Amino acid sequence: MSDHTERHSAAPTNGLGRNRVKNPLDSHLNGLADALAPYREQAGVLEVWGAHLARHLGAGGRLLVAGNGGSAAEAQHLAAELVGRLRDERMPLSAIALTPDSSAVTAISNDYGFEEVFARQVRAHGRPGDVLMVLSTSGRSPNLLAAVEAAKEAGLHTWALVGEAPNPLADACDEALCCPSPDSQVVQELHLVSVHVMCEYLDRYLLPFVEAAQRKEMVAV
Ligand SMILES: O=C(CO)[C@@H](O)[C@H](O)[C@H](O)[C@H](O)COP(=O)(O)O
Ligand SMILES: [Zn+2]
Repeated sequence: MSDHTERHSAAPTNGLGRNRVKNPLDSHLNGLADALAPYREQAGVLEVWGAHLARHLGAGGRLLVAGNGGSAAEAQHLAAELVGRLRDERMPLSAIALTPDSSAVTAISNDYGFEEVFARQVRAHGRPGDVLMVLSTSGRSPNLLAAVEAAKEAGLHTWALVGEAPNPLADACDEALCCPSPDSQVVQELHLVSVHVMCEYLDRYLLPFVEAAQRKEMVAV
């Protein structure tokens, strides 16, 4: 057994319950594997969210989505799945990530402070009935908490995709999926799974919702 694969069952923990093996690959995969079963128990909300978005976005509504760092990339990833497509051809859906516009991000941060960077965009783009989704591993980023506050004032639904409960964002939002790992990287990976699964559900529900809405319009004419 090489140094890399040598097992250290009695080694001191790194705080993440990862004291079973020494090398980063096994350590990371063990952390991910440990989180999967408890994640699965909580991930049923993804079908509810996917169906909600199918109905709302299919009728011309909007999703706003925000996060910091790796979660900013995830927010943009989600918006791209919706404005573009996941797999099968479908109508473009309105989803705006609040992170990629460097002019807006720098102007708002410079003029109002970084805490306002998402909140001001929520006030600008959000309409009653829209959804704000925030992604955070800690669940305590002040700019996301401010965005949730602004969204509530503007009549948006607020959803949190976060790390372990309890955390302030999960408490502040209408609904939350708390990914159960003490490791923020594992949480980010479960967030990506969540984004993809939610989009799968959205695609499954979109056509029936759009067809039902069209039938209603025909009856009304
Ligand atoms: O991707 C990573 C760590 O994996 C970092 O960029 C991380 O996203 C940043 O430190 C964020 O600022 C953390 O914010 P949050 O997830 O606690 O809201
Ligand atoms: Zn990361």
